[in-house]
Amino acid sequence: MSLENSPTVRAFDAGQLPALLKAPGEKSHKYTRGVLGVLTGSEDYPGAALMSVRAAVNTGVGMVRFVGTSQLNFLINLSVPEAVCSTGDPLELRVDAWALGSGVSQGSRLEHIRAVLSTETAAVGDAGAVPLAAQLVAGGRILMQQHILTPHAGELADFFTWLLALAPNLFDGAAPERAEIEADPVFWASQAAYLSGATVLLKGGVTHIATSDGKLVLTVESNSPWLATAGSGDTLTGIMGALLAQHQAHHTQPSAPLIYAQLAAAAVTVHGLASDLVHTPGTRGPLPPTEVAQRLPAALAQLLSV
Ligand SMILES: NC(=O)C1=CN([C@@H]2O[C@H](COP(=O)(O)OP(=O)(O)OC[C@H]3O[C@@H](n4cnc5c(N)ncnc54)[C@H](OP(=O)(O)O)[C@@H]3O)[C@@H](O)[C@H]2O)[C@@H](O)CC1
Ligand SMILES: Nc1ncnc2c1ncn2[C@@H]1O[C@H](COP(=O)(O)OP(=O)(O)O)[C@@H](O)[C@H]1O
Repeated sequence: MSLENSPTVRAFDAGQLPALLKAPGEKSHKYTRGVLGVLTGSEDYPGAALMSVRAAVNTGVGMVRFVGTSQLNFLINLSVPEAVCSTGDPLELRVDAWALGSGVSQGSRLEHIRAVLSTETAAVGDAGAVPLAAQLVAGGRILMQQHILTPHAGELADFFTWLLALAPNLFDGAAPERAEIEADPVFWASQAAYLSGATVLLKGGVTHIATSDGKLVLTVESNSPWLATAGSGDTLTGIMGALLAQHQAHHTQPSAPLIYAQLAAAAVTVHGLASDLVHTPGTRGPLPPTEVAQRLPAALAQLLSV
């Protein structure tokens, strides 16, 4: 099984950003502004939790509910006191969307992510969530357009390796190497979307976002290459989770596949705009992810004032 026709490829139109972002109104309260559940970070990678949660809070969601171990929760409470922390079963929490997987590579947190990805609740699935998505798809589960997977090329290669190891009949061909994915990102992102049913955002210098039916790929290519640094992806997970939760809080039914691809592209664009605000206009230089996250409120304010 594979996608027969090449997808249409289109650059994301940043003019659509104001319509995709939700500013609060007089009657808003935190629960109408979107509640984002966050299941990122681990004892090995606590920084990924801190960066994704900080980014989500600074993107302006109504509430971040972080699910961690007591050690991770302690760190989050110290560094991002806005986030509400808990241990226990994530399925018992009322959230509009999830941010999953950054900095989670093993252990019981993966089982929690698997449980969340098995529901229809909207979710951004990064890093450790990507092979889990492949395992679920190989087991017969179809993901949905409101599930947004965000692999880099290495993680997308792992996705296909898992998929074809567990369900060789799902795809007509061999699992690609990382270099093959980098050579044809449109093809591989759209195949992954078509096979999984999820929206697939392939990270890189140019971001390629395939709609869940595999028919369209949106591109974003304006971001500074200085974003190529560890922790940028964790930050993007938080931004995207926040935009997704805000959207879902206003929509009880899943929106069209294009909307989720546009939300993902909006997150990449907001990330780029915040990074542009780190330096004097017209100049470029190092972009430590925590510095970028600090500019998110200014970036959002700029976009919402248009
Ligand atoms: N403070 C924190 O908590 C932070 C936590 N973080 C978290 O860390 C986790 C791991 O991140 P990661 O994406 O790099 O995954 P990892 O499995 O290591 O590699 C996967 C791919 O990379 C490649 N590769 C590796 N080394 C290479 C090299 N030297 N030169 C070239 N290629 C190399 C390798 O390719 P291969 O060579 O195997 O083909 C493979 O495809 C992730 O969950 C993230 O959220 C970070 O965001 C930062 C801060
Ligand atoms: N050359 C580049 N130009 C612009 N952005 C880039 C470039 N390379 C990587 N990025 C961005 O940096 C981030 C890297 O994500 P990822 O590899 O998952 O990092 P990590 O897991 O270490 O946080 C992504 O948001 C990606 O789009």
